[in-house]
Amino acid sequence: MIALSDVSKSFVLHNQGGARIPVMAGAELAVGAGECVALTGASGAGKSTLMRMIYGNYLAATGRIMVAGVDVAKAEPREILTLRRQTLGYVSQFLRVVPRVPTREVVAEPLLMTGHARDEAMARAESLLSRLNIPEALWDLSPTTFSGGEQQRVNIARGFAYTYPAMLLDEPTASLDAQNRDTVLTLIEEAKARGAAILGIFHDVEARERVCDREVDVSVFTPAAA
Ligand SMILES: Nc1ncnc2c1ncn2[C@@H]1O[C@H](COP(=O)(O)OP(=O)(O)OP(=O)(O)O)[C@@H](O)[C@H]1O
Repeated sequence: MIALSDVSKSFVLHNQGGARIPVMAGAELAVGAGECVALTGASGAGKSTLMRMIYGNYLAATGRIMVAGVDVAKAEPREILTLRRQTLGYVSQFLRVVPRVPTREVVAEPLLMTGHARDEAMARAESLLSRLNIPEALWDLSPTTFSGGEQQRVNIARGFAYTYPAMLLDEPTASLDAQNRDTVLTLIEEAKARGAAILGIFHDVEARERVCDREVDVSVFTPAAA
């Protein structure tokens, strides 16, 4: 589902005389359906950079980044947007809040955008919001004013609303209490059970051990000169 071969990346610092910093070379990685793979490696090793290249936020210098048959390294922006809507989910700790959109709609949106019936989308949104302990009194309000933890849980509900075949998770359990953390890990297990290919960054070792099948240490892809 997700397969990388010979991926490399350098950053060019235009405000520092065009200095070129190689951060990754020869990255290889494969994540199959129903599998969860953790990216590991010290801070600065390139975990986030790799995830951003797979999501199409950063352009790879070389190599192939195949996600469900699409090479993200070469795809047109429109193809990447379609891939993000239908195939590749991304869940970070942070919600990008759109003012005035009620929480229930924020969570249901990925389902509505993929043609699901409104009743079905709302029912799924409500089920996720209650599993993640967002009080019902908040469902019709915009999450703009919610606490950091509430926004994080709304974002997770949104990320798991649609059944993406592939998912990128960036520290999905960071700063959650034990009960909500357990719910998120259960959501990951459910996604694996329905065949999702999942790649994630988990600093939480216990979480990683519970849901991940394998680890890939990205520091082996750090160029010697970097
Ligand atoms: N936009 C950017 N411009 C320049 N350098 C960058 C940029 N993004 C990342 N880097 C550099 O690339 C390297 C890898 O960073 P990255 O954020 O991918 O590491 P990480 O493994 O995710 O670290 P952490 O665990 O601390 O989040 C670092 O040396 C970082 O300084």
